[in-house]
Amino acid sequence: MRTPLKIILVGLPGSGKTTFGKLLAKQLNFAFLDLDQVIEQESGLSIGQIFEQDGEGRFRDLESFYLKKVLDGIEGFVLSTGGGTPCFNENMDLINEKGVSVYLDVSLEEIMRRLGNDTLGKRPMFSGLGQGEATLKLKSLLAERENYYLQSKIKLSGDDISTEHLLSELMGFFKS
Ligand SMILES: Nc1ncnc2c1ncn2[C@@H]1O[C@H](COP(=O)(O)OP(=O)(O)OP(=O)(O)O)[C@@H](O)[C@H]1O
Ligand SMILES: O=C(O)C1=C[C@@H](O)[C@@H](O)[C@H](O)C1
Ligand SMILES: [Mg+2]
Repeated sequence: MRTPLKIILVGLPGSGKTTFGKLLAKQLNFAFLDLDQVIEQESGLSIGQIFEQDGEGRFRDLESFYLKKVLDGIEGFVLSTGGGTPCFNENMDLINEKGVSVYLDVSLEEIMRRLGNDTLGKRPMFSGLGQGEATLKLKSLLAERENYYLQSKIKLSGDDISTEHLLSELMGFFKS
């Protein structure tokens, strides 16, 4: 396929969306956008504050609103979504209608290795959980979310592969 002008990265927290997205955007000379950051900048609140003050439902509404805004805006970007973005409202349909989605498929074991409990515990979805509970939570999130992630146009297996190799694998899809 030709290089798409709107590339949307999906996957679990810690799957490497930010790391890979920045490199991909640099390679293509595109803007790099992070949906969580867009929500924080536009609302003036941190993701944690939104969850605490108004609950997850309000966060999901804001997430869908700003997702649509980004997808309807400028062309030439790589968008890193939140881990839950594809799984709420009609977000995944919208993503696939407006751009090309790429799923970074990374095993739970690898994600736990990368993030560890300190980092996971700081996230609203995992706050207050110990190592064992966080692992179980991540496992149940993957079970709930995988069907959405698998609706992506392109799937890249992210275990044991450097970001540079992931980049050359993806660029292989964009040759023609
Ligand atoms: N290909 C890779 N191999 C090994 N480690 C990686 C790879 N890609 C990212 N990492 C590491 O994994 C951690 C999570 O990566 P990153 O922040 O890019 O994930 P993310 O999907 O953006 O997470 P979040 O959804 O929380 O924003 C970081 O410490 C990063 O350095
Ligand atoms: O996995 C999730 O549901 C989330 C991931 C984060 O990026 C944020 O979008 C938020 O904390 C929810
Ligand atoms: Mg990220």
